[in-house]
Amino acid sequence: MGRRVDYGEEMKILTAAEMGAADKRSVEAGVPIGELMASAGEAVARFCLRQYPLAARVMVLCGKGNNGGDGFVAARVLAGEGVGVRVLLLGAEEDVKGEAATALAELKEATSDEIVEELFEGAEGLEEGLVELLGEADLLLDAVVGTGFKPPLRGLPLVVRATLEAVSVPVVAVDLPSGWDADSMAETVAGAFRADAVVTFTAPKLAHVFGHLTSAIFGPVVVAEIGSPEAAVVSQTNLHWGGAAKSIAEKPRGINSNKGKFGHVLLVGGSYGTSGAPSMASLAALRAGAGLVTAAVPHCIVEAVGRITPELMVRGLKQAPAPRSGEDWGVASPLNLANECLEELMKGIKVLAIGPGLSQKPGAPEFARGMVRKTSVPVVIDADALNAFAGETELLKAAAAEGRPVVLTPHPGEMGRLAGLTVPEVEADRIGLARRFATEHGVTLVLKGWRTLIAHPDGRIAVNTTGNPAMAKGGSGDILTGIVAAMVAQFPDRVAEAVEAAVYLHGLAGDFAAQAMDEHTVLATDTLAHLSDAFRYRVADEDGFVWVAGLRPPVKSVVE
Ligand SMILES: NC(=O)C1=CN([C@@H]2O[C@H](COP(=O)(O)OP(=O)(O)OC[C@H]3O[C@@H](n4cnc5c(N)ncnc54)[C@H](O)[C@@H]3O)[C@@H](O)[C@H]2O)[C@@H](O)CC1
Ligand SMILES: [K+]
Repeated sequence: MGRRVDYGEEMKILTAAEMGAADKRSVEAGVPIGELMASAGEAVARFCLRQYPLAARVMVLCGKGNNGGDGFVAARVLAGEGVGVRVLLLGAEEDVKGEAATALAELKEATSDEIVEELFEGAEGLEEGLVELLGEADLLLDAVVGTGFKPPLRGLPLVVRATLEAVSVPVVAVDLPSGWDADSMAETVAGAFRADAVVTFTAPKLAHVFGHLTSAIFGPVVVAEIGSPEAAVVSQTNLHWGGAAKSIAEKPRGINSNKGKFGHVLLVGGSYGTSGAPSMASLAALRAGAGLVTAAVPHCIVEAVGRITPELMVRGLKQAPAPRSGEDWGVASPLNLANECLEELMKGIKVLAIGPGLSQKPGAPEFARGMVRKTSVPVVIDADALNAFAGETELLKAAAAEGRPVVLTPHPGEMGRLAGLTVPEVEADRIGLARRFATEHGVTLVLKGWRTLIAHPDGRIAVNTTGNPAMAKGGSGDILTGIVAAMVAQFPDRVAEAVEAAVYLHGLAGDFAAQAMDEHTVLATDTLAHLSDAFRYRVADEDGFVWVAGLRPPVKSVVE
């Protein structure tokens, strides 16, 4: 095994071509393909031994290319561990070339000639025979095609895919589920092999991270280090894996600590009828470790917000009258921007988080813009406060130009309003748009959704790999805002990592909640109830696998 990858490290996300280039550079740097293949196959075998310790009969499905080569190595290692292994080669042995041929020869030398069976297209009774063969196994390894696959799937692999559907044996995919385009970011992938877990190598490819197939896989998607030198791994899309920043969440609080060390968050938001949003955001800020949290909300909801938890301090904001009727409609007024009010409000505050439940009624947007303009602390802008800057994003740029962190947390609708685009336009180029907006305005942009992106002012983009559809519910965003604010308050000098860690922890807490409950029934506040699990979770495991997706499930028994 090569260098152990730890979750505290950066991990790049690659296209298939970039992975090919990485392999080429690795070879140039003196690491031969055969060595990479040996490490890859060994990693797959180790993964199987650990995740499926009771699998006594393992069937390895191998293609004729290097993906199949990984399969031959895995088969040899598993056999060496006493596992009953059979290899089904999709084609003739004589068509296996290069390093894969070497791996095949080594397999046969270490075991026996009978271990490998050749399959041929059109052979009589092929499908029925395959269903029977596959059904006898405790575990299947899919080493049919990997990054060398060009869609659509043809020939024998097509037959094998169909027979896989007819048996219920778990499948571990080598590098990628066969038939899965490594560069696909598509919502649905027609024609890929089914898989229960995936072991990929060196770095996740786009499909491992963005491909919606990931969410359909029960087991984990892990990355194994196989010895590619770090300098060989280059990502032109400049994407990295957001989980890396979790290390800061694990930083213990110093023994000689006091609440002053962990920052005072001011959460500004709420309006008549939306006391829940600032309440949840404030509670989340407390739970995520802020030293102190004050919520500033319109007077009419002070009591309601205060009830969320006694640790929260609450202040009342003056309320704006409706323009024509003069009726008090329970939204924050620009009168709160008067110097003496603001001074009082901002005393000791380390981070301002503004927006949850604020309302877009006249008065509130002006108040939000004024708060950002007239304060000097790091600011987290969400929800209606983001809408207040639609068409006026120059003001955000000006705030960031003062040298203080400006963090925006839009969902695609809010992003669209900010950037003057429709939601489909936002979704069509999330990466490009997030990068442009963040660099042009000098802000940290958290573009929420499936695989939330964190775009930094310098153009770097982290992709979050936690979270699930249980979180697609009202209140999720408010909770995230609170966690982001708390992390920035605790790590004011490491804002980029603080924001990435916040997004990561929030999604992970949601993953724990969905596991403990059901993805239909989880509420945003249930997510918060699992934040401790998220803080305590360690991604890198003792075997050096790095988990791209999927909570580490209990080691699974396949022989009930
Ligand atoms: N290049 C390297 O340095 C390393 C590559 N490794 C493995 O090698 C894989 C890539 O190997 P290759 O480039 O040989 O390619 P693959 O083995 O992924 O695919 C090539 C094989 O797939 C078949 N194929 C391609 N498209 C198909 C289609 N549409 N329908 C049916 N069959 C199709 C080809 O006929 C050929 O037999 C990786 O996924 C990884 O598993 C690892 O061994 C580590 C080192
Ligand atoms: K595969």
